[in-house]
Amino acid sequence: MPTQAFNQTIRTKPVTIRYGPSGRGQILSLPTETTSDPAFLNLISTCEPASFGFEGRDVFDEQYRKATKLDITEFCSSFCPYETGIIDIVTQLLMPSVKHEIAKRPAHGTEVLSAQLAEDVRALFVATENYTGVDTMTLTKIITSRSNEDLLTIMRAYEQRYQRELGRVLQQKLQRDDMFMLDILAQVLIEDRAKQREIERKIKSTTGMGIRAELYKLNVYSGPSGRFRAHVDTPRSETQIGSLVVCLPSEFEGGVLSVSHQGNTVQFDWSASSPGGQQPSIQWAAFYSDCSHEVQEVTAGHRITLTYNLYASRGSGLLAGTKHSLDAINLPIFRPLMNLPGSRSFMPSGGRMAIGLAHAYPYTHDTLHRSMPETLKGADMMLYEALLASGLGFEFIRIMDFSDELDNFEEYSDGKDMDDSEEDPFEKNVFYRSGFESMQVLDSMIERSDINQGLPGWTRLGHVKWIRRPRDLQLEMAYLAYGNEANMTTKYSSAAIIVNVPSLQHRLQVLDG
Ligand SMILES: O=C(O)CCC(=O)C(=O)O
Ligand SMILES: [Fe+2]
Repeated sequence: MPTQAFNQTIRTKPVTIRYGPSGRGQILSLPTETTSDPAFLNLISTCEPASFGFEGRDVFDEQYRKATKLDITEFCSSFCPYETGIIDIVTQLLMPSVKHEIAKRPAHGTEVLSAQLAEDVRALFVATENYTGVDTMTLTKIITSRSNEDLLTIMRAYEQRYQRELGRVLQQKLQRDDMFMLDILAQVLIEDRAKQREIERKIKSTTGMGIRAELYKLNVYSGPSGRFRAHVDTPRSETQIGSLVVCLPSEFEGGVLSVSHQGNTVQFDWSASSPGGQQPSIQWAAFYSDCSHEVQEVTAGHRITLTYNLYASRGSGLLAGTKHSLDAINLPIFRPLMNLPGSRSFMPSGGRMAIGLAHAYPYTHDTLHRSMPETLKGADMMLYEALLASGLGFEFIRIMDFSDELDNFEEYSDGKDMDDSEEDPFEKNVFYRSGFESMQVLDSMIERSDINQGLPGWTRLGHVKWIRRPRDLQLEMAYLAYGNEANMTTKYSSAAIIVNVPSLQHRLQVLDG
């Protein structure tokens, strides 16, 4: 239940409500003297009987709902649920299950091994590295009897401890008849990958979600018998996920809002709010569409609420690259970008242009990299949107400069034409990787690799036309480098977009045809 409905009291400035027919409009400021303020009494008498939806029809039945209302065309209110932060709160509270899932995920390498599993890891190592041959008995015993979850932990621990993959080791050492053990391990990895993907999908689909609140009605429940019996709100569209009720400051008794979900009920009693106090306060509650709710009898006074329909929508700063109201062709960068292909002087023989991102992003972070590219900011977001709309082929890359490491090597030459970049060390010594997938760097990878050939997964970038060099650096890896003495080396990378530019001939053909 706690995740199904929320409520809060907040202090606000007075709420102004304008209502009434054209030329005879009234202004009501709440809180006010509810027994004598003509603007208040007039509002009460201006409201019309409120119906409720029953079997697809609007029905009036005072036994079921005794209330009056104003439609949104009949009034304006200065109250804004965004301004008061209510929508932020509701949005954030909507996703506790996802947050919980992220929090539960152990970061690689931080799992604490039970004694049994640690012993398994050691036993597997001894069984495979045995001078007298592979001890298949032990291998079989462990691999066929442990749960998939344990096997996953064992594999990770094995790799961390011995700097090699258990699967690889077995592949090299097992006889054909024993290969079924590899199948078991492969199955464990496949399952784990599927699980990770599912979590990632969930994170992406929900972290990109915001809430849009649409004002629906102003309701008045008056004593002695105003009420609304238990009901579920009629969804106004597929994306409606709930309702928000905001109780304006006025004096009343009773009128408890009671919200139920799967046998659990919470009650919001807003009658005790102090409308006459120094600072007026607003009470609000938000609940999911599948909650049934009821306004209990108002015994005295007038209970005035604004109701909002809550819709799931794209929002919360994860807008880049998704379809929404931003139209890329109106962005200032779009025209120049689209004019480039027609320009005869711009990269006539085609090639690749690279543009460093203008802002900093935590794309090397274990989990935060997942929000790329949706969290791109400012000029980067505009560029990305414009590129999507332009139809040009592009990808995000991160680049690393290996100038320091390569200093000692012979002049780089891979036989490619380096004409207009011969003098550019930046170009010569830069390696890149596609996308923002995180990678783990093991010391053994560094030891084994010839730095001149790059690192596993990193490729020499080669000749690109830099439109703007990257501005930001993110810590990409830290490892022990062995020279005369071992020392810790840190490497930083930068994010960029690389765009494929067709040759001028090709471009003109496209423009013509
Ligand atoms: O005024 C309230 O507290 C709730 C009103 C309600 O449930 C509705 O209008 O559907
Ligand atoms: Fe309702």
